[in-house]
Amino acid sequence: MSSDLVENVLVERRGRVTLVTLNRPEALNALNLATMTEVVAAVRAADADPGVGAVVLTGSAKAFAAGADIKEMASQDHLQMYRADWFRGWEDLTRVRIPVIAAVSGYALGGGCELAMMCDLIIAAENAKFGQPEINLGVIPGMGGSQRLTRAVGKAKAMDLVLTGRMIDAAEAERSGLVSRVVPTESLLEEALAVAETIASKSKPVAMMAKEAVNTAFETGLAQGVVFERRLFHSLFGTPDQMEGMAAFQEKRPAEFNQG
Ligand SMILES: CC(C)(O)CC(=O)SCCNC(=O)CCNC(=O)[C@H](O)C(C)(C)COP(=O)(O)OP(=O)(O)OC[C@H]1O[C@@H](n2cnc3c(N)ncnc32)[C@H](O)[C@@H]1OP(=O)(O)O
Repeated sequence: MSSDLVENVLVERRGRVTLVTLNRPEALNALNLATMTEVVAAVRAADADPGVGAVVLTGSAKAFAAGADIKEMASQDHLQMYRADWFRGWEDLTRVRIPVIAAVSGYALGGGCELAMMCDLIIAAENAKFGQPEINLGVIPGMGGSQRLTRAVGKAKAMDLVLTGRMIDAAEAERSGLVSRVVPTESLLEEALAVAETIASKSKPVAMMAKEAVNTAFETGLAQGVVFERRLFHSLFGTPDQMEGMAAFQEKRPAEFNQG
């Protein structure tokens, strides 16, 4: 296990998984621009590393992230926001090709909830609290929340959360389809790393294509998405991992996939 502390983020290697931990406890991991740069750089480095098959992004027990850094944003004016295209950098996280898991304990509010939703799946601790409270600050979500939350939980629940600013607990988040699983708070990291390791043990190119196919459902219409999926599926019949996976099934043995 190697580890590297950048200013606001701790990056560790755990087997075939990169663990990225937000590290601004004094501000409940509020997401300032420096944190954005460091998180995106860490996840992109993991994506480029042939030995890494998945990333886990987490925060502290009290807060995954309590939102964008209000103190950093408060004094900006319209033209400064527009010129800097404030928050655009976070979109780079959604372009990485290996699966990224958000392991959420405590608060995931505003930009924190939006950051979790940029990941491919969210595993929540029982103490997790999600919300889009921007309306209480006189703004609306600005890191994709109104779009990704609506796709994840549907219009009714998204309107409720965005218009009232209320928080939901892990159980409601799971019922709503926002999170994949809820686990005991004390075992969150262990569970998230185990899921990540399971994903990393699969064929890496196949996991990347599976991610791309599911994401296409978010971004295109049904007919286009189904054709895209079928074309990816066909292309896998040119890979050793398809041959290995199907041979292993017939020979009643575990498959040994290429993870590079
Ligand atoms: C990205 C967009 C465009 O979508 C917008 C956003 O994300 S806007 C931000 C949305 N988030 C919020 O509105 C949540 C703000 N935080 C809180 O409401 C509370 O901190 C809390 C309910 C999460 C926790 O309350 P409590 O336990 O009482 O802790 P605090 O004393 O409030 O906080 C400790 C410390 O952290 C600082 N803090 C917390 N959140 C932020 C933040 N989003 N930005 C900057 N700083 C934050 C808080 O100010 C405290 O520090 P000190 O002031 O004591 O130095």
